[in-house]
Amino acid sequence: MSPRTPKPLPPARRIALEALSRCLLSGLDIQAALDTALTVRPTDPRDSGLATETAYGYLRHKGRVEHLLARFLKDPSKLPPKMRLAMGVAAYEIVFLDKVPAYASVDWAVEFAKTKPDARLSGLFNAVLRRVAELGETAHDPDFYRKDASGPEFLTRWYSCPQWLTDLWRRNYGEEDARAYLEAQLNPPALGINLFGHPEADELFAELAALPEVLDIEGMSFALPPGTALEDEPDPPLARQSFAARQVIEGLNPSGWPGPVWDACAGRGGKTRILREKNIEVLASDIHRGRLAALKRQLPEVETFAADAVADTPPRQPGTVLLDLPCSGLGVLSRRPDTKWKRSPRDLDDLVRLQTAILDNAAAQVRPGGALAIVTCTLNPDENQGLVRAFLASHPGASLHTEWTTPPDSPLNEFFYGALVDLG
Ligand SMILES: C[S@@+](CC[C@H](N)C(=O)[O-])C[C@H]1O[C@@H](n2cnc3c(N)ncnc32)[C@H](O)[C@@H]1O
Repeated sequence: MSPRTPKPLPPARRIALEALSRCLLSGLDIQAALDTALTVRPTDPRDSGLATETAYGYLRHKGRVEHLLARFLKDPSKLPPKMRLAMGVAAYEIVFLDKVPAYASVDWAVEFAKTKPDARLSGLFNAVLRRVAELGETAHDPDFYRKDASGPEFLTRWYSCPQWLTDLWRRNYGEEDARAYLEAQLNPPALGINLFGHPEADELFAELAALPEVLDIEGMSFALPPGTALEDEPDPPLARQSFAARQVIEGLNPSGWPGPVWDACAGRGGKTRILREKNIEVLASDIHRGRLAALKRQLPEVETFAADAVADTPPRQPGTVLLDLPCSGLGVLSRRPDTKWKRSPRDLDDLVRLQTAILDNAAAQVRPGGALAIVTCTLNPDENQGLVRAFLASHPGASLHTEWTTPPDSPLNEFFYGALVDLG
């Protein structure tokens, strides 16, 4: 009898595995990896939806899933990385995706294992994933993860976070706030939508404002509950916009900033858009030309130029420099859950050095009486309060005007820090 040819992977799993492998094994951002995997072949919207949900959900819960698998595998590190990933994704589905029956997840993973050179692994996949399925509700019981664990080890397992990060948060923010941050990063972020520039903004505003599920409104920005999905990506001039990012800018009262504003790390223009909505004059630059091109598509009237904020001078002298700094992103893990598996404590020091150099150059460009508006999306005091305190210590004329942080109990699941510094 000839051996049966293994069944091909169902499309949603093929896309999720391709994207996760590029993200975790080759370093691509998860959204870029998914976009690439989804554009290679035409995909049914239900499959792309399931692939996206699986990829993000797996990244959020990877630590918890790996702990489960380690209970049933002698040495998980002996599995080839792609096999380990496939077993993890199937286990994630079994534990977290109610709409997928466990036998379907075991089935595709076993068939996948059969396509690999060491086809004996399919027996191992079958045995381990069946044991995971047998756990049922136990897989959601915190006590299961407490077994043989110290307090910090338990947090690492349950909240699916590397221990250096749980330690950093407990040490700096205390037990209660650290738990709030750990809980938030396990969930999706709130959906933020901004209407600025839309020809039918007034009608859309009235429609959105009437929705009972709206969490918050600020100017032309709306926050909808975490996990709210959009049928299609909004086209310009409608834009997705982190509502927590909007709050930090509002917290620094941009209408009072001396103008014009140089948005020196403008990226795709998320913050530029908020300033333009308030009719503030902005010069926007970034080191990344592709991002600036995207900004120009969204906000064609804004003056843009490529510039390295560590060294370059803008074409006109600004009254304020907005520095939405490159940072470790530890405050937006709900939106970019791959970050927690890619960052290391060493990156944090390198980032503080880069941020310090950007602040120093920006301060030298501002006209007398001007200001720096500093923003990060991280939960690391060295990149937030520590960075600003060190800047104030080395610039005797400068003083702290306002400081703002997202409250730990925010329903948005994203955390930003901001400071407005008067340069004197
Ligand atoms: C947090 S993101 C900015 C997000 C953007 N302001 C928004 O609201 O959409 C940080 C930006 O800093 C840029 N960046 C990193 N290093 C830089 C440098 N040396 N000079 C200028 N921009 C830099 C990155 O390309 C990235 O777009």
